Amino acid sequence: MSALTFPTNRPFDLIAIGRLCIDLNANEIHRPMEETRTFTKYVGGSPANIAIGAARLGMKSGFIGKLADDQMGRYIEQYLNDKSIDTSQLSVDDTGAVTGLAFTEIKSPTDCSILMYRDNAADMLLKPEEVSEEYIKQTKALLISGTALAASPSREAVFVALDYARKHGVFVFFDLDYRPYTWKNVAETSIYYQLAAEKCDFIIGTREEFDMMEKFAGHQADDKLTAEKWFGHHAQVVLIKHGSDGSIAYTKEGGAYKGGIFKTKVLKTFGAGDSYASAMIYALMQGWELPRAMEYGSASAAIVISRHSCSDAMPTSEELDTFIASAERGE
Ligand SMILES: Nc1ncnc2c1ncn2[C@@H]1O[C@H](COP(=O)(O)OP(=O)(O)O)[C@@H](O)[C@H]1O
Ligand SMILES: O=C(O)C[C@@H](O)[C@H](O)C(=O)COP(=O)(O)O
Repeated sequence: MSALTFPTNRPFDLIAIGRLCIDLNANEIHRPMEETRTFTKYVGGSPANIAIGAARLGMKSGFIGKLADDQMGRYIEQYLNDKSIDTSQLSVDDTGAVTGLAFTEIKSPTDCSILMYRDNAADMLLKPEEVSEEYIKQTKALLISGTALAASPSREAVFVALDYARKHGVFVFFDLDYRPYTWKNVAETSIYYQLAAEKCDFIIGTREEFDMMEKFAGHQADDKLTAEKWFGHHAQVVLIKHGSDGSIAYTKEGGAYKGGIFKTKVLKTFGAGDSYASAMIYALMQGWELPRAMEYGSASAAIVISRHSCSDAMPTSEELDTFIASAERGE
């Protein structure tokens, strides 16, 4: 396929919308949460991680979201400012909502889990009127993330952002980012995922995430069938991630590209998807062909899963180039 095209002459490369949270990653690894006493605090939330990863690679990034009016909210804003991510479109909650927390348990390199504290999380309170059309028309690409669709008003805020993006020719990436505990039921999840996916140019998710979206599709889980459904709407690329088995991307023109993995010393499994997305988006926006962009994403994932955090661990392009030059490819 030829490289994807993005609008030019816009001040922002990538604007993300959705969740800004805190990750508390267990310091005492290889033991269950019940026995863990100390955690290290990082900025987290899937779209935040992707924006941070993109900024680390030199992209001009911005964020649309809602922060809690608490110490954690202020910490997040300061962190984004330090990383040169534009925070002008972050609003602050005035209802007493809190910052979402993700406590992570690292039992082994293959057995990790996340314990989320998200009752009354401020990020879900972003309102449609807090999304600026003027802001969205200044970016080449918009990243939306599925969790923000789980409830009103952030659901409507994302749909408003999608409408502005379509109106102004902004390229839209959709990371499915399905977190079951934020949703009420399967039908609602599947329907809203589909309504959003119809408006997006590039859809990325794990096989399990696509399975959720296709709950009522009436066909067996099949990557090619999954992809084809979206080419009748706006999608140009559908990418399905398969963990340590790599990934596969289908293009509207009929191409299929398998993405491999890099061997790495896995510390924890989470963060793979966000780092993959950020580096792949960066690479695509440099004008690279899809297979090379997928390789860049997979290298970033291999680096991040060998480190303790997600956001702080995002690599620079120099780190990625050095890694790719010497790393061993997986099966
Ligand atoms: N054990 C692993 N070793 C090397 N790379 C991995 C491993 N697990 C995942 N990756 C890389 O990260 C990408 C995304 O991982 P995946 O687990 O599918 O996403 P998510 O973190 O969103 O669930 C994979 O396509 C692969 O490139
Ligand atoms: O998304 C969250 O709220 C938590 C993340 O910050 C977390 O570290 C994580 O789960 C990363 O997700 P992944 O990249 O999809 O593995």
